[in-house]
Parts: sequence; C-alpha cells; structure tokens
Amino acid sequence: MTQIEVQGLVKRYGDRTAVGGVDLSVRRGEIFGILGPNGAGKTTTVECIEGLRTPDSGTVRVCGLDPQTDSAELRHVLGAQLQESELPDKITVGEAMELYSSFYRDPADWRGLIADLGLTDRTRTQFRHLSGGQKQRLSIALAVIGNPRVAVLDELTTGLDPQSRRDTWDLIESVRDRGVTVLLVTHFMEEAERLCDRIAVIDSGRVVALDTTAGLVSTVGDRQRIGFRPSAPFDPGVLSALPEVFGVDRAEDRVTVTGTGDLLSAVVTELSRHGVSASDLRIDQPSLDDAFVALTGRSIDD
Ligand SMILES: Nc1ncnc2c1ncn2[C@@H]1O[C@H](COP(=O)(O)OP(=O)(O)OP(=O)(O)O)[C@@H](O)[C@H]1O
Repeated sequence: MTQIEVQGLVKRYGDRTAVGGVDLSVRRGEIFGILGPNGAGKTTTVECIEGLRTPDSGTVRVCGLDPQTDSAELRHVLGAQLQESELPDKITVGEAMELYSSFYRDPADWRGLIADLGLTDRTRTQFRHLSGGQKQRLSIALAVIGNPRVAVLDELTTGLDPQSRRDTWDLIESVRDRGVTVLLVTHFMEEAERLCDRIAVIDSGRVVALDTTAGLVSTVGDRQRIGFRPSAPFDPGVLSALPEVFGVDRAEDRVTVTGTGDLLSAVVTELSRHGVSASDLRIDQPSLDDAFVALTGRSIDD
C-alpha cells in the first residue's frame, strides 16, 4: 500500500527550478531514501510533502491526504523532524516530550519512547546541555511522538561523528520496526546503502533512478576493482592487454585494476607468469557510489 505518492512535482523559486517534475511513491513499512548532492532539490521535495511549501504543479498525497488542503489531518499521520532552532534552550527533554505529546490525539508513551532512544537519564536535562547525538535522538523522538504513519527524517546524521551516525542508523531502524514508514533524506551513500529499502536518486531537481540499492548497483554492470601490492616491478601493459581488464592504475606501491568477468584469476595468473605475486589483495564489488557516478556522470561530493 502506498503511503506517499508524488506525481509531476514542480517547484520554482523565482526563475530557478528547484524541483523539475519529480515522481515517486513510498510503500508502507519501507525506509525510502532520497539521495542526491547539495542543491539537488531533496529538501524542497520533502517540504512539499510536509505541506511547508506549495508546489507550482503536480500532486502530492500522504496517506491519501493533500498536504495543502488537509494540513490539520496531516499532522496526525506525518511526523517531521524539528529544526534545532525550534526548541527553546532551557526546555528539558521531559518537558519537550510532554509538550509535544499534548499536540496529538493519540500520542505514544513518551517515557517508553525515550527509553528506547537511550535518553531516560537525560529526562531533566535542558536542551542546550545535550550532545549533538542526544539532540538528534530527541528530534527523532519528537518526530514519532504523535504515533505517525510516516516519518520524514532530513539529513539526520549531518555533523555527527561516525559512531553517533551509526547509532542513529540503529534508531532509524527502530522507528521502522515500530511500524512507521520512513522517508529519509541523505547525501551519504553509506547511509542510504545501509538503511534504505529503495532509493530515489535526485539530481538537478529530477529523479534519475528509483530502485532498491541492489537494483541501482546492478546498473553499473559486472564491474570489479582489485587492489594489491606487487612483489616486484612489472609492466602494467601485460595486465591492460588482458580481455578482462578495463584499466590499470598505480599509486605509490599499490596497483588498482578495474575490469569484469573472472578478473581476479586472470590478473593473478598473468602476474605469476611474470614472476610477480600480489600481497594486500583487496577486491571491491560495485557500490552505490559507482552507481551514482554511472547515473549522474559525477560523484555525489563534486
Ligand atoms: N527559499 C529558497 N529560495 C530560493 N532558492 C532556493 C530556496 N530554497 C532552495 N533553493 C534552491 O533550490 C535548489 C534546491 O534546493 P534544496 O534545498 O531543495 O536542495 P537539497 O537537495 O535539499 O540540497 P541540500 O542538501 O544542500 O539541502 C538549490 O539550487 C537551492 O539553492
């Protein structure tokens, strides 16, 4: 069953088209990722879904509701994460949970929720004294306190250290495990790869691909990469000449070979024919990163 349906969404700011005809549909119970570089139109898209911006054209439905005309009802089915500035510095975690519970007709038990999020010992702590990771956890708690059917989480892990980021991933999974459909906006490949059931890749205001992570990666084809340290100098041309090999790169004492088919065995056999062995061997399968480059012609960080 579809929870979010977006068709032909267009949003302009003056003569700049931020979103130029986005179509996507999010199914119940999935973690759906919107992945794209800075300025791709991700936030504008989710703000139209949240009813915070009025589309220039196209339709948006969230659990059958039109965010423009059904905003009162939308509040009960869609949980959106707060911007940090929306909470007063001196409010405590407990007070914030109490206050936000009062906005909803069927709120979750907030004590249970913050226990799940590991914030119980911070109940009396003021917002300004929370760490970055704790603020993020509170923001997730407030996004789901109204027992929404859908939660929108936008750039949740930006600015967090790697450990807090991984902890936040566990929390996002726990939100989904509560039965909430999650729309996750991110420009981190690893995050999308690890969490999302399906991903819409957005570039320059358009969806350039929409699929499962495995489906997106398969667009790259059967491309592999092997890295190793050779035991002795050799002519890279002997590897480039192999039919399995697309390219050979050297950086300091390491060699990287890209190619297809039975690449590993072809490379190792050819090296041994020249009396060279390979140590520190690493084999990389195609990743979402490679898929992104194949789809957009550039890396997400460019
Ligand atoms: N209020 C605004 N007024 C004018 N232009 C805007 C406004 N908000 C966003 N834009 C422009 O619209 C485009 C899409 O922005 P948007 O914030 O939706 O992208 P994004 O993918 O979320 O990027 P980021 O990851 O940087 O937040 C960008 O070119 C941005 O500069």
